[in-house]
Amino acid sequence: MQSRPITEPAPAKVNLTLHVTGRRADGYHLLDSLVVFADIGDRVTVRPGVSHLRITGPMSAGVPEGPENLVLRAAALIGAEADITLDKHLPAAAGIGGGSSDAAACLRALARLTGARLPDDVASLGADVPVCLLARAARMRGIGEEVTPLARLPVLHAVLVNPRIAVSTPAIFKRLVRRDNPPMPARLPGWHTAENLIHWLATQRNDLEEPAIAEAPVIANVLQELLATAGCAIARMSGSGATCFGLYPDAQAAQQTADALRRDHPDWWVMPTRLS
Ligand SMILES: C[C@@](CO)(OP(=O)(O)O)[C@H](O)COP(=O)(O)OP(=O)(O)OC[C@H]1O[C@@H](n2ccc(N)nc2=O)[C@H](O)[C@@H]1O
Ligand SMILES: Nc1ncnc2c1ncn2[C@@H]1O[C@H](COP(=O)(O)OP(=O)(O)O)[C@@H](O)[C@H]1O
Repeated sequence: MQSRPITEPAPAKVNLTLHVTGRRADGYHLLDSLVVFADIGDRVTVRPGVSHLRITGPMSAGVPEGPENLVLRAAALIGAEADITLDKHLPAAAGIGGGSSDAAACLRALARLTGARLPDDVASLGADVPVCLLARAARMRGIGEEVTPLARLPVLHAVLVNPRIAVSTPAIFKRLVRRDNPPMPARLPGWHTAENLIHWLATQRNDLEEPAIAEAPVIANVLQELLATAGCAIARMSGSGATCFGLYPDAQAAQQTADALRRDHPDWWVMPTRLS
C-alpha cells in the first residue's frame, strides 16, 4: 500500500465515428466506433483511508455522491477501500464518457495505491469502461467490450461543445429507427496526416446523431454553429450526445472558434482540445 495520494487523469472520450450495426437479444446494441481521448477531463485522487467520496470542481453539481457513482462502483469491483476525491470538469450525461472515464481512472489509481490487479470484466461497470481503461485511440466493437488499440493517430485539433443539456443514453438508443447499419471497413486505413484522417472521417457517421436530435433539437443548432465557424472541417456528435465536436486545422483556429462560440453562447460549455 502506497502512503502518498495518487492522482489519475480521467480524459474525455470522443467517438469520432459511432456506427450501430445490430442489437443483441438482451437489447444492448452492437457498435463499431473509432474512439480517441482529449487532453481535458476529470481527475481522480485516492488516498489510504476509510471509504469516502468527495466531489469537487466546476462540474460537480448534480453528480451523485452515493454508491451509484461509477467511481464507488469501480472501487467495489476492485475490492479496495480508499478516500477518493473526484474533481469534475466534464459535463455529466454528455456522450464524452465522464462517468466511465472516472471509473477507469479510479481503477488505475486504486491498482497503483494498493497493488490490486485490474479486474478482468470492467465492462460490468458500463460499456464504455474498457476503452476508457485503455485511454488511448482504439477501435471499439461488440457492445464496447472489444477494444483494439490503434497505432498512434495524427493529433486532431477540436472544439467540444455541450449545450448544457443532459441526454439519457438508453433514451437515444430507444429512438433508433435502423439498428443494422454498415460497420466501418474491416481494415481501417493508416492515416499519416490529420488531413487524411479528417477526410476519411467525413465518409463515416454517428448513427445516434439523428435520434439524439429528435430527443434534443438543440443538438442540430450546435452542429450548425460549429459547421459555420472558420476552418471547421467536420462537425459531429460524440456518443449519445449532446456534446458535439468540430475539427480544425490547428490549435489557434480551435482556440479562436472556442472564444467566438463562448461569446455568442455564454450558456454553452465550450472547450478547445487536442484529440489523440
Ligand atoms: C453510447 C456510448 C458510445 O461510446 O457512449 P456515451 O453516450 O455513453 O458516452 C456508449 O456505448 C455507452 O456506454 P455507457 O454509458 O458505459 O453504457 P452503459 O452504462 O453500459 O449502458 C447504458 C444504456 O445504454 C444502452 N446501450 C449501451 C451500450 C450499448 N452498446 N448498447 C446499448 O444499448 C443500454 O440501454 C444501456 O442500458
Ligand atoms: N462519476 C460520475 N460522473 C458523472 N456522472 C456519473 C458518475 N457516476 C455516475 N454517474 C451517473 O451516470 C450518468 C451518465 O453520466 P456520464 O457517464 O457522464 O454520461 P455518458 O454515458 O453520456 O458519457 C449521469 O447522469 C450520472 O447520474
